Amino acid sequence: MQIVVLPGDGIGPEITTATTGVLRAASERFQLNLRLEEHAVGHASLKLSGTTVRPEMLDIVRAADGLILGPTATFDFKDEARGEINPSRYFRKNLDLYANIRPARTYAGRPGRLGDFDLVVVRENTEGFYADRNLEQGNGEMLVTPDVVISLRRITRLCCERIAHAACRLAMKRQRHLTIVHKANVLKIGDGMFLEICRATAKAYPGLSVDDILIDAMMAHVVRSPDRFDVIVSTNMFGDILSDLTAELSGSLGLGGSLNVGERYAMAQAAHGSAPDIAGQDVANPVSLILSTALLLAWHGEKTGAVRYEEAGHAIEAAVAKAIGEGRATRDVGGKLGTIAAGAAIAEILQAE
Ligand SMILES: NC(=O)C1=CN([C@@H]2O[C@H](COP(=O)(O)OP(=O)(O)OC[C@H]3O[C@@H](n4cnc5c(N)ncnc54)[C@H](O)[C@@H]3O)[C@@H](O)[C@H]2O)C=CC1
Ligand SMILES: CC(C)CC(=O)C(=O)O
Repeated sequence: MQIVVLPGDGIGPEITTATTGVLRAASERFQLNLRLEEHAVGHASLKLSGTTVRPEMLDIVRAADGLILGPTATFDFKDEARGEINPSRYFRKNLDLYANIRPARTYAGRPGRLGDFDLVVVRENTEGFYADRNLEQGNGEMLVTPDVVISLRRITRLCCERIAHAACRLAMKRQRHLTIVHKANVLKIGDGMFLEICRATAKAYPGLSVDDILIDAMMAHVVRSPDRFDVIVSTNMFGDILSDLTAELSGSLGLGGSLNVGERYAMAQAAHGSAPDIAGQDVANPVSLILSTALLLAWHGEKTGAVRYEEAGHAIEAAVAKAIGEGRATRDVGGKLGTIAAGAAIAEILQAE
């Protein structure tokens, strides 16, 4: 399996180093023959080649079997004409990675802030408020006058249908419960359509129970009783915000892994950003990117039928759970290890099993 690795900004290089260590251990144990190909992205790429993402990266990624994208300092990237492209958006859009799968769970020995739970947020990843600045291709922000900005949000039947199916398929493999999160009381047309399509789609999945909750009330419900949720589906921005909350409720934003998936490609990516406040200190939790990578291996296994990749993904998840349970983890989840040592502990557990 050929994997392109783009370390990114801030804590990106640190958590990527820890992650590739775990990947090498998994490759050895499960004989995966992983080939990792590293390239610059974000500020490092801007310095080297005048753009945060070199155009040839797209072909490089398309020719590979998977992509690991570290967090990037997207807030710094304001002007595409100066090469300041948002790498997340670039790959999500150009590879049509329409589903962002963001699991959050607590770990034995380290309960979450509010008791144990195990859920997955399925976030629509290609439209909503984040789609594109170019109105012809989607939506975005428009400066109407120097004092007035209009931010548009695109919701389409196609994107609602495909994210609804992705969420239903996942729920059928889990506890068979789907919660649709929306704001259809205010965004009556857009979220109204999203809600209606999700409900209609779910009817095609026998035994799947469905409910729906308004995004504002959801903030209370998920804090009050996160254990009542299984798979949660939402539009792009709501899913983005909600999944940071569920990661933090599980113990730390640094546990938030995610897989961006389309029909052909997948990109592992931590749910959080480049964390400049802790960058370069060897304190960031690498588990977010390690779990994202475990999802990537499992996805590849499912897609190609090579079961050992799925086994490797599950073994990485189990090794993460063991390391956290034993306190061999970073300080945000109660441990004392640095980023690199926390990754090494997971790699060691993986090799010893
Ligand atoms: N996918 C991406 O590349 C994303 C990039 N960003 C960008 O990241 C930059 C920083 O954004 P912030 O608002 O600071 O959000 P952030 O998600 O980077 O950090 C929020 C808080 O969580 C902590 N945190 C994040 N990851 C952690 C980890 N692995 N271990 C322990 N603690 C962790 C940080 O120290 C900080 O206190 C901005 O430029 C933003 O645009 C933000 C979100 C996603
Ligand atoms: C980096 C941005 C595109 C924000 C985002 O979508 C994310 O946090 O995943």
